[in-house]
Amino acid sequence: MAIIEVSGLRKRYGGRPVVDGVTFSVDEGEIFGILGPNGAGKTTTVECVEGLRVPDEGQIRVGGLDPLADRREVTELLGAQLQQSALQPKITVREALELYASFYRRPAAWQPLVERLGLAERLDVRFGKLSGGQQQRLFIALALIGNPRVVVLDELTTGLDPHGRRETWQLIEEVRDSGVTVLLVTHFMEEAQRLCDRVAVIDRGRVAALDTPDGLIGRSAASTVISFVPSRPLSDDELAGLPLVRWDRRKDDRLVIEGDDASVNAVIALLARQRITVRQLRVTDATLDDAYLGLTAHAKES
Ligand SMILES: Nc1ncnc2c1ncn2[C@@H]1O[C@H](COP(=O)(O)OP(=O)(O)OP(=O)(O)O)[C@@H](O)[C@H]1O
Repeated sequence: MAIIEVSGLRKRYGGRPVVDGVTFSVDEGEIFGILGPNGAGKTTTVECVEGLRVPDEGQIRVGGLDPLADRREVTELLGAQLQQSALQPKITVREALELYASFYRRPAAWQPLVERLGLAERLDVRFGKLSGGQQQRLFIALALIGNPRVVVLDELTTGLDPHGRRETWQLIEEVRDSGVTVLLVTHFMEEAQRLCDRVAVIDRGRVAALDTPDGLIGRSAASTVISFVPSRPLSDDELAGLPLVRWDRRKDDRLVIEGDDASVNAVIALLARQRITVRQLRVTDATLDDAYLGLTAHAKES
């Protein structure tokens, strides 16, 4: 059952299309990720879903309702994460929760919510004095306070340290496990791979791919990554003759080659033929990161 349906969404600014025919649907109960380079149109898309921007074309339904025409009902269904600037630094955690609860007809009891999010001890602390991770947890609490069926989280873990990020991932999984659908905009591939049931890669205003993280990895031409430091540099000419998808040179002369099983064998044969020895050889499965780079390769040049 789809809880969000977006079809043929278009939005232009100054005549330039920034969202150019985006179609996807989010099933109830899943974590659906939106990935893409800077400026790809991710925020514009989710803000249209939230009813914060007016599309030029296309249809959006949230729980069967139109975010613009049925604004009040959609607000009850869909919890949106606030922007950092939406909260005054001096407001306390308790005041923010009470204020946002007052916007809803059927707010969640915030006491269990703050317990679950580890904020119970911080109720009288001012927003500006919270750590980055605590601020993000407060944003999750405020997005959930109206008892929504779906929550939109945009770049929630940006700026958090690795511990804070992992803690937040766990919370997002708990939110999903409690029955709330999550629409997650992220720049972090590891985050999308770990959390998302399905991912839409948005590139230059269009959906470049939509699949499960494993599906996207499987679809990419490179299934395997081989990397090593050779005893002498391999030239582009030597590499160009092999069945490889792409390669890249990193610091310390490390060569990173993307390809498949045939590529591994071809590289090993070349090394043997040329009597080149290697250090720090690693052969790993491709990740969502590799698949994403393949899908959005132009973004590096632009
Ligand atoms: N209100 C606006 N007026 C004019 N241009 C806008 C407006 N909002 C967004 N844009 C432009 O539309 C494009 C897409 O922006 P959007 O914020 O949707 O991208 P994004 O994928 O979320 O990027 P990021 O990952 O950098 O947040 C950008 O080039 C941006 O500059």
